[in-house]
Amino acid sequence: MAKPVIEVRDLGIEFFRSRRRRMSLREIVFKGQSGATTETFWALKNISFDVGRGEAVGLVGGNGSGKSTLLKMIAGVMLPDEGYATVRGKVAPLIELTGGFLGELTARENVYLAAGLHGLTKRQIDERYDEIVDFAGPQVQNGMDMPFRHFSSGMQVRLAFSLITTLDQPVVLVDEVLAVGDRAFREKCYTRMESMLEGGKTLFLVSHSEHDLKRFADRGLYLKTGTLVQDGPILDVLDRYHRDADAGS
Ligand SMILES: Nc1ncnc2c1ncn2[C@@H]1O[C@H](COP(=O)(O)OP(=O)(O)OP(=O)(O)O)[C@@H](O)[C@H]1O
Repeated sequence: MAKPVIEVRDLGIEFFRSRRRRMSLREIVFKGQSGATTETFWALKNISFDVGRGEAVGLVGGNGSGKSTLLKMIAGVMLPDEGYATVRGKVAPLIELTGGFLGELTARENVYLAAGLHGLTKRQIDERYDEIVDFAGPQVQNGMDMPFRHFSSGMQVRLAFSLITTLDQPVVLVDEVLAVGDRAFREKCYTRMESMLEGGKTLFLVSHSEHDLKRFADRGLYLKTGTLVQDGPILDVLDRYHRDADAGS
């Protein structure tokens, strides 16, 4: 049997809460404490699942349930404290609005830097440059020599999506970022995502949009305060998620 493209086993990550607690005047005067606690919590715990080649998985869960953190660990930009997330093949992650671009560099420099970090040679980037910029649209095209920080959030996500999906990596991770693009661009992105799926790519999508999840994902993973509570057909997962939301849990 073919090995899974994404293999996650017993994965967990612990964060500091860095909460400041209220202090009495007595404590401040006599103990001189800053009030910062070192309390920690598990943002994800005991997460295990496999994703096969060509699967489209939607990650569902309320705010703060751990969706973005899980995606970052699959992308390899954050390391777990327990267990592991292994990806067979390269990953194209669109997990932050800026796509990891640097604000002080021009948009053009960022394309070369980011594509280079994903393993493309200068010549390969030269060949794909026009395609990347054309897909991102005329506003982006006209601003390629501007510092990236001057791009609007919509322009940033246009360029990042265009670049990431042009890299042609077998695994594509998309966080909520597409919501920033305007309607016309979102439709263009959806069409591209559909053709990537037809081409056999593996898609991992985080979204609060039921419409998007139903359109792209066959399978759903439901995270609830850092625990994977359901892994099954997307319609069943959405059903349970909505029932929980209606019940206020
Ligand atoms: N670097 C960090 N340090 C401390 N806590 C963090 C860090 N990153 C995330 N968290 C916390 O971990 C939990 C999960 O966050 P995460 O961003 O993964 O949730 P999410 O499901 O993507 O939420 P949303 O739907 O609101 O985007 C939250 O309680 C968040 O505050």
